[in-house]
Amino acid sequence: MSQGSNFVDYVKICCRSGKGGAGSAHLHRDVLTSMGGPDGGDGGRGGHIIVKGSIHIWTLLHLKYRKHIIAEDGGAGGSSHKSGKQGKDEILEVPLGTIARDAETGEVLFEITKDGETKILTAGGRGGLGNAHFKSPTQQTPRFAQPGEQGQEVWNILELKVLADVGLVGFPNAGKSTLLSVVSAAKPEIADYPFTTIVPNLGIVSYRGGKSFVMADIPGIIEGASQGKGLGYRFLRHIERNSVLLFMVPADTSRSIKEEYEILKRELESYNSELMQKPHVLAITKSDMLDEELMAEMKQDLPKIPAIFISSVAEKNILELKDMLWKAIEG
Ligand SMILES: Nc1nc2c(ncn2[C@@H]2O[C@H](COP(=O)(O)OP(=O)(O)OP(=O)(O)O)[C@@H](O)[C@H]2O)c(=O)[nH]1
Repeated sequence: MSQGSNFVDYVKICCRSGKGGAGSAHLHRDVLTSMGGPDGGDGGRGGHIIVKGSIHIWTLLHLKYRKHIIAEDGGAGGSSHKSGKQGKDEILEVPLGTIARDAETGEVLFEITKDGETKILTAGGRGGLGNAHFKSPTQQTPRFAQPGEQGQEVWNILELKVLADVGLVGFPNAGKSTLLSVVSAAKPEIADYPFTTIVPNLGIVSYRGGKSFVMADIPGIIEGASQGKGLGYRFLRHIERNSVLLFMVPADTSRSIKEEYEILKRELESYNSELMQKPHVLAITKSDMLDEELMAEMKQDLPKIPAIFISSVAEKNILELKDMLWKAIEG
């Protein structure tokens, strides 16, 4: 299966936050007073660069061509204690499951997991204090004020880990895309794009009683994927957090089902052994190709995990599979 070109799960961006506005060194003056006390206002804070989680976004595509993100500088303080205007914050909307890193050190700064959650990626400079703050018994008319703090310029990485409830694990041709197309009836239109165009390998599965869960097809897991061969390595990242792994082995596999499951398991394990702690479910796909006798024979030799024979094409045992997955998710 092909990865949609609109799906971007990694961007490197240069972020420049706003400089703080300078404090004012103004001295009060009116018709009666030619030179009064200090009344210089504070400078405004420079704009932050803020990252905000949104359930309506599934990709980092919109940031791919915005290499430089620049927030506005703060305004200078004015007379009569007037504060400078705050620099406008630059808000970057990102999908849930986005991780921010310092591009230089690779250090994880934070992760966005909730809709509407905001985190400051690059803080704007503080505004300088006006001269009114510096009045003292010995210094009645300070003619100085603080300059604004500089903004920061930093390279950051935003990286998306798809948060799915169920990750599909199987060799090419196992029938992952076909299952996904059968179970995820809902293909809502999001952000002007048909859902499936953005992330063709992610689907919302509607379940009994209005419940739903997210299923992600992780393409290209091949033998040796954990060593970085093929596409697999990059996409394995997306299942690290999936709560349930659905292993898919086609009924017409040349190996035994148990054997194929073991190979897939080893691949995942060598990538990240924590994946073995997740609940595993096994679907033997394309079971419409089996006769009763063969199926009975295969049932004798299955791995000791919840397993079910399905057919996406004949829509056999699909609801039962959903039940099994739901049980594992609720686990
Ligand atoms: N008979 C039968 N064929 C199926 C079934 N499900 C999928 N297939 C066929 O198996 C082939 C592979 O199916 P896909 O869904 O593309 O498999 P995949 O795992 O997504 O493969 P990749 O995209 O290569 O990772 C296609 O020709 C499907 O038509 C099924 O339930 N029964």
